[in-house]
Amino acid sequence: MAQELLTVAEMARADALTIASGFAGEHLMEAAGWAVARQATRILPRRRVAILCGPGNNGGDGFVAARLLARRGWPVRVALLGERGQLRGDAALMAARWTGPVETLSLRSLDGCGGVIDALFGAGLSRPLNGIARDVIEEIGRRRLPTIAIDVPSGVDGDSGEILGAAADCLATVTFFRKKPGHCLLPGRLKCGVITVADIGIPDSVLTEIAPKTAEAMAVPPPAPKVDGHKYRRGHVLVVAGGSMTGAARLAALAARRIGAGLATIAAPAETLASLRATEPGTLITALEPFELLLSDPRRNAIVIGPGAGRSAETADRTLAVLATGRAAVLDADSLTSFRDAPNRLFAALSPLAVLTPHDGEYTSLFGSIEGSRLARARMAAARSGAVMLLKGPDTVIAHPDGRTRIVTDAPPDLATAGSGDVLAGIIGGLLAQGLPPFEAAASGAALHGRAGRLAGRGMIAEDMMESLRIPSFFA
Ligand SMILES: NC(=O)C1=CN([C@@H]2O[C@H](COP(=O)(O)OP(=O)(O)OC[C@H]3O[C@@H](n4cnc5c(N)ncnc54)[C@H](OP(=O)(O)O)[C@@H]3O)[C@@H](O)[C@H]2O)[C@@H](O)CC1
Ligand SMILES: [K+]
Repeated sequence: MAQELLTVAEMARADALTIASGFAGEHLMEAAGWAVARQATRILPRRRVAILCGPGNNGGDGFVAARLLARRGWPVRVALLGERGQLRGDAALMAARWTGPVETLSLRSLDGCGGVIDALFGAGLSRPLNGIARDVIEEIGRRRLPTIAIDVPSGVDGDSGEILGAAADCLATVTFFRKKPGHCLLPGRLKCGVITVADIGIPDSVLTEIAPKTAEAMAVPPPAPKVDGHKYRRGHVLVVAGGSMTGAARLAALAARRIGAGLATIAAPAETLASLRATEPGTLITALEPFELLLSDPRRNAIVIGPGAGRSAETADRTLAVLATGRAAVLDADSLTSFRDAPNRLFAALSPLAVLTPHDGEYTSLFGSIEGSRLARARMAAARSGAVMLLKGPDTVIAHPDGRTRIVTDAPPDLATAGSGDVLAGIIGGLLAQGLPPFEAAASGAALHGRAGRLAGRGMIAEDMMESLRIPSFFA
């Protein structure tokens, strides 16, 4: 099951639905503050804690945490941004239940403190931090104070992960019910530290009504081979290679086989066939031309084109021919950049049967600007092109033209190495060949690729991921 991610608006709706069902908002806030206090007792040094409360409900959670910590005998120092009399609703109630002193937020609020609870702004952040709020957040960094963020580090936009003004580098973040996209997207994710998701009484049943479209990408094991099956039932991946960089096609074909495709064929120009045949004996090698003949065998049910294909008019034409077969396809690298001067020619031929896997550079060559979060960009590109979009990066996003999105949260930075993208294209091709729908193949493929990289460990190269896919527990 994919772990849903709720936007700020969806989270407010979850809150409202829960309250409408008879669960009082104050109980949600008590539970939220309790989860924060508990995390503080676990990970903060047992020294005075500065609890920085903002003017909304995030601040209300802070007042609860202050009361519960003080009750346990922890020294706390509570500072408020704004006037106490301006607090509303549950936040005002929780401020009233706090009977200790409340000072006006200033840089001195951090004096004598060995830790911070950041309760300035959460889901209600509406503009960049400025004034004393920003000064204090920056001072936390200068003093290197271990900090726990309530819901999100103040300044991190819950929907986009963008930093509005400033945000502290937190040791931990305690959020509620479900994570938000901003916890998974860069740069916000890097500010959160260890994220815990606390159950505060919102029932899972609210999700039926909210129907969130975004989730974390989950690594789903490929279908188990059938006892009465044969290799063609496990699918046949065709990798269309170019004249140079045949290693890219080899990596893609190997990954497709390792992920469970029954067969993989590399189609390559005549002059490269002999050298390719001297490599992996289990990968089939065939001539690229005549291209129509190559595509005429319907058993080659998933096609990977782009890795090492070369940027050219020929690659563009071959890509269009691949799409015209109506088979599932992965379009990577040169099969994308070959359309840099005429992206609409590509878009006109695309459907959700195609998975496009651009990195930022390839993305720019098709869609122009790289403004906005990776989530927003992937969503826009999927809608514009009509295909499944996998926008590669440290926070890879997969988007379907119908608005569904998945974010990869478990990919190590070691994946930024030569050939890694070819392995990803091969994994997705292998999953497509085994019958997974393109959006699911892309999301699961990216998550499996991340897991393979993590298992390969520091110092890994693309080839090592093949070994990860061999570990018996990999698909467990
Ligand atoms: N949903 C749930 O289920 C639950 C949610 N809970 C908690 O509620 C939190 C959301 O609360 P919230 O909606 O009151 O918003 P919050 O983040 O406190 O800030 C709003 C205030 O800040 C102000 N403001 C904004 N930006 C600013 C800036 N840059 N500089 C200065 N001011 C700025 C803004 O002003 P305005 O934009 O109105 O002018 C408004 O006054 C959520 O994160 C979680 O912790 C839990 O209690 C349990 C259940
Ligand atoms: K916060």
